[in-house]
Amino acid sequence: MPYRFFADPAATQVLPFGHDPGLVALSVAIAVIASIIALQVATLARSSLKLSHRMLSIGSGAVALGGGVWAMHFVGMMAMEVCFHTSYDLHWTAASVLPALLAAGLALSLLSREQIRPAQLVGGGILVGAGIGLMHHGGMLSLRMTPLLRFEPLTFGLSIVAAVVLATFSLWIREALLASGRFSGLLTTAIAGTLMGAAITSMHYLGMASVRFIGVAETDMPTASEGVVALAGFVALAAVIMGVVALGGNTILKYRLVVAQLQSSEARLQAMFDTAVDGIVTIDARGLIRTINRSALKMLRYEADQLIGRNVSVLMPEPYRSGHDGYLHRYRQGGEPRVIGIGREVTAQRSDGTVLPVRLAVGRVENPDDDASRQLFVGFLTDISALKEAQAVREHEASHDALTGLPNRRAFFLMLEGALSRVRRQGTAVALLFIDLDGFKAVNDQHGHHAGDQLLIGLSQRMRGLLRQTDTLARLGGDEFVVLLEGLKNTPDDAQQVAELLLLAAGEPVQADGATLRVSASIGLACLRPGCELSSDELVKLADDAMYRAKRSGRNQIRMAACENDSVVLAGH
Ligand SMILES: Nc1nc2c(ncn2[C@@H]2O[C@H](COP(=O)(O)OP(=O)(O)OP(=O)(O)O)[C@@H](O)[C@H]2O)c(=O)[nH]1
Repeated sequence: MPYRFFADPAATQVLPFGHDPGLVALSVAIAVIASIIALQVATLARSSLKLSHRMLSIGSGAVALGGGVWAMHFVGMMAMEVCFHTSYDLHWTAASVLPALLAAGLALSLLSREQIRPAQLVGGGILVGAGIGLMHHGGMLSLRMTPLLRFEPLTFGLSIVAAVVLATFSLWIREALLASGRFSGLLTTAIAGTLMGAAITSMHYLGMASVRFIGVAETDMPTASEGVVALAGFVALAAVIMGVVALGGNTILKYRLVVAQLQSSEARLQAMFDTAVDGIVTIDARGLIRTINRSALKMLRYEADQLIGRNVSVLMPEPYRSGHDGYLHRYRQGGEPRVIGIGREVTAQRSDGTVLPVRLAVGRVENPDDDASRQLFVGFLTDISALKEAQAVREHEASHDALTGLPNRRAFFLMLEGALSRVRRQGTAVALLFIDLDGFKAVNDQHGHHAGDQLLIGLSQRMRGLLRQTDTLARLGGDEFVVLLEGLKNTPDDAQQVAELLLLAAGEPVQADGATLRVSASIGLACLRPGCELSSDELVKLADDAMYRAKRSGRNQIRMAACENDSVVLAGH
């Protein structure tokens, strides 16, 4: 009789066959376990950075999955209950492992990708389905028996379609579950693995549905074979052990990789910590210093062992030091730290008690267990004393005269504005003296510019020495000075007295560059009493005009302008 693949529909000698439920259940269990292990290995392979590690994971996972699929199929065959004697051709049986391994390898390499494109999914499904189908039918061909083996065409065709659909489903299901975000990673793997195992088992039993045995039933069949059950158990155990070994190996590999990555990231952090120009301090929730880098130690003039384990408040001057513990306590009671992520300028205290301005930024180290008592904070300190000094110098230069160090025109007018608003608010009087030196040009001409400078410095120091701390002496430019007197009890008499003192002082000689330098001063005096509305410019102009009258009257004298009850009275005409 020529070999025919499909059964003749008219054949009447189709022999019935069934399956042992226990062994069927065992075959399902093998497929499910192998699938779960394979998915877990694919997850590990996915996170492997090195290609060699990835290949190793995929290879070992393919052996576990392929072995599992094959074992499932083998046990499925053992589960078959027929009414004729069967045996298996060893070579065909062994050869049927190959397509299983190839299909599993392909499945694993797809599953270990970050994303599977639809075309890859369908292509992969066809190839994996074909691989498993090939294994199944290769396994069937290893069957040795008297009846003929035939397939029912429609069920056979359906089983092929089902194999491809189920293989595609197996490749897709985990991705779909992960995307739904419904389950944790492990639960997703367990559910997807169970469904994948069920799909693999279904491929086998759907394939079996198309099988037809044509022949004569044999009568001397043993009822049950303990040997079959033992062999099935052995194959199942071997498959599971293979899977567990693959998973264990991959987990160890992953663990070693994670440890190596952790060590290298720690080394990187340590290098950054050690070489950072900024100071870096880590403190715990109790405020105790856990780590401190070299820059911070240098900045704060401490040795590491003097600070590790001590409260960070030791680095703060009072009153911040006393307030710090309370602040941390409130934070531990559930309060929100106010300083996190905000850069602030604060004052730090060195070991010798001196202080320095620093810029402080505090970060919270993310704590996986969300336990506030195990919280760590990291503070970044930048020494800004040089910056502050430069800023102070710039501010001083902008408001002071470079030669005499006195407030300049700009600063004087700001002070005058303040004084005038105090006149309006507090009802006190102010007096303004406008001083211009007489004969200063001649000093420059005779003794040189440097000597002239020395005279300006000497006279400004002398005048400053005669004034109260609250009075203002400013240089407007050249040989022009102004004096602002506040809080005078008797204006203009008190102001007149001060002007006379300054007039005498200006006339006193100054020694400079080996010469005795002598000038005099012309002073204009303007007083502003409450109720007299004058702007700062107007008041200065009054005093300036009075000074010119002093010049015109022969120099070395004082002339007065006064403003009383809104009517300006110019004295000294
Ligand atoms: N050494 C020196 N001289 C200056 C400075 N600023 C201005 N001068 C000079 O000071 C002189 C001021 O001129 P005047 O006020 O006309 O000279 P004066 O001889 O005092 O004349 P009167 O005010 O009319 O008495 C000018 O020669 C300027 O060049 C300075 O910072 N240093």
